Amino acid sequence: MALLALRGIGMRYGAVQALTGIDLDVTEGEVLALCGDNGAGKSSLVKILSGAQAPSEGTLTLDGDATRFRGPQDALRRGVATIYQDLAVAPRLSIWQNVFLGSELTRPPFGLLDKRRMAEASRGYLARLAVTIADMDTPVERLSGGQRQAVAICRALRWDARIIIMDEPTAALGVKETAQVLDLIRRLHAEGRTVILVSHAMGDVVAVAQRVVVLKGGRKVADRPVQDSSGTLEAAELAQIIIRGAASGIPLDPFLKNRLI
Ligand SMILES: Nc1ncnc2c1ncn2[C@@H]1O[C@H](COP(=O)(O)OP(=O)(O)OP(=O)(O)O)[C@@H](O)[C@H]1O
Repeated sequence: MALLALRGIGMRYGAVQALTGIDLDVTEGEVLALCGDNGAGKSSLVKILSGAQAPSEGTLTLDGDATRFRGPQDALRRGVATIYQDLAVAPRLSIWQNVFLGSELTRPPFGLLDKRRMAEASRGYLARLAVTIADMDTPVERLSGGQRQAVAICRALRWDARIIIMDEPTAALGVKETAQVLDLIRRLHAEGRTVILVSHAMGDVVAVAQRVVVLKGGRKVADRPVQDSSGTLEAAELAQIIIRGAASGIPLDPFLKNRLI
């Protein structure tokens, strides 16, 4: 049974039909990449999955139960955490404050913040991702881009999120930090978490995802494993699917291939 299942999802903004008839099964423990060109409908779908907006049509099933998220916090409580590239962390706050934002630990009898326990637990979450940072009081704005993503993921782990949606997590990062973030995704996968990766970076997608879903003009035009009996999906082939709208079987355009690999 799919952990999360969408059936006939549609999204309209006035006269704009942003999504039409989206059926999607998300299997527990997979890294699923959501791809598509600008305006394909990825953000609209992420907003629906994250509880930020309700679909105009269709149903969403979580663990077999028909579900309507009342907002992002409701989705988070039910195990779906979304990490937006720019809004992932509060830059001025420390690592532990970010990890425990909205779910702070307190100490009896006066309910004072239990800073030490939160700092220790934050270190523990980071260790699960194989990330070491010396001082948990460090404001997140002083961390590298890869470390910030790690802190944002720790917040999702704090909520014990089963599904972690990452929106363009490597878009603003250099080569080394991108590699770090891909490693974070692999570690989440190894922990059995489900990751939905929204990305324009096709190399990243084929490096970490097991399955790719491509949207075009608000419709799902491809849904296939990265690895199947015919081999591994290449970044250039994925680019062609995104541009043309479906696996065409046409040999790779050499121009595209040279530019994308
Ligand atoms: N709030 C809105 N009001 C009106 N139209 C919208 C709104 N949000 C999105 N759209 C339209 O819906 C379509 C899908 O947009 P969406 O942002 O979901 O695509 P996307 O794949 O995330 O694109 P990008 O990669 O550029 O963010 C586009 O035509 C867009 O202009």
